Amino acid sequence: MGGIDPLYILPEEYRPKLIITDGEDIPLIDLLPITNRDSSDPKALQELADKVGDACKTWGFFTVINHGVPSGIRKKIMEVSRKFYALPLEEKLKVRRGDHNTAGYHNDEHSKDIKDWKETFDFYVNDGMLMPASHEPDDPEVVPWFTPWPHNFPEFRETCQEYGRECEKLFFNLMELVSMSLGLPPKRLQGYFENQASFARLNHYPPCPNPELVLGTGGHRDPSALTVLAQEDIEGLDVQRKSDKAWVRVKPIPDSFVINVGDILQVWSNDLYESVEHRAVVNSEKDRYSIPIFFHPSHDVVMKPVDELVNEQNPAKYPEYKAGKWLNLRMYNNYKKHGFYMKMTDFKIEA
Ligand SMILES: O=C(O)CCC(=O)C(=O)O
Ligand SMILES: [Fe+2]
Repeated sequence: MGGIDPLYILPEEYRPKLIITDGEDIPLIDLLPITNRDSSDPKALQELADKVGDACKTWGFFTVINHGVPSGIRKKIMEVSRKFYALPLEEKLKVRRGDHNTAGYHNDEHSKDIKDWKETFDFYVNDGMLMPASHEPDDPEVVPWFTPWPHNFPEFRETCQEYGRECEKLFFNLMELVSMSLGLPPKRLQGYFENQASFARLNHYPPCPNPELVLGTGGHRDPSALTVLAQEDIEGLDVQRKSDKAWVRVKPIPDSFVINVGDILQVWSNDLYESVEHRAVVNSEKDRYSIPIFFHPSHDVVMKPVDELVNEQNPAKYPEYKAGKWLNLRMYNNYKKHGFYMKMTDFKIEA
């Protein structure tokens, strides 16, 4: 990436300093009772759901082990990600994302209106799913969205697709636990993902000569229901602690996944669980790779607080919004530099 282009340099208040390093970390949750559900009793499942609920409420983030995703496929996707990023730029640009189809390679994301120090490749978990043709609320057109896969690299495509399928099983287990934690039937939210618009992102953060002036991924909240993130042993993910807004560095635990609440779950739970601000820092020596999957409902799902969770005392805090339009709007805004950063709370109904 060469010397530092001013486009990357953050205003003072957003620079990555003031990290809490007192050993505190986000909750660690062992998913064995659900990944091994045939030999678990229902009480163990409910206890697990309660732990997930507590973590969603207090942090909006947690780490999971015994999650059921085979370590082989995870190693393999990290390997093909490295191979992809080692290709010449002109090769990567052949699968550049388009204006209306957000998958593919890009190196111009603006998380908080400032350029991120990273390059990414996005792919759809359910390739070819229907999405709104534009973010405009009155435009009814829907079109299939496809991932532009690199030619002559079948191993890349196959590995990415298999990884998506394996993580999907983990995601559905997590959604069951989340539903139970909210007092809902375990499969209450599952139908919303029938034609899911979920996408995975291979993040590559190259070393930066001035890591204190930039962010790999600027502070943001995820537009998903839940995000499932794999990182390796090079740390870099910071989460904003809800109690005092301090940044806490998430310590990598081998073979674990970091899970976080996204905007959609914030709306479904009517703010009981919140989508929390997080960011990724870079360093001056080592390349860092991470892979989040943003699990997102089908485009035509009407996002609103779940009926069973609202009543006269606790009215809906959000208006209805189509899930596909929300994603389209967020993606459209993330890649432009135009003076504001969009959050779900901007849509809140005034109390
Ligand atoms: O790289 C990381 O650890 C976090 C990336 C992230 O938050 C994102 O891509 O949405
Ligand atoms: Fe994120």
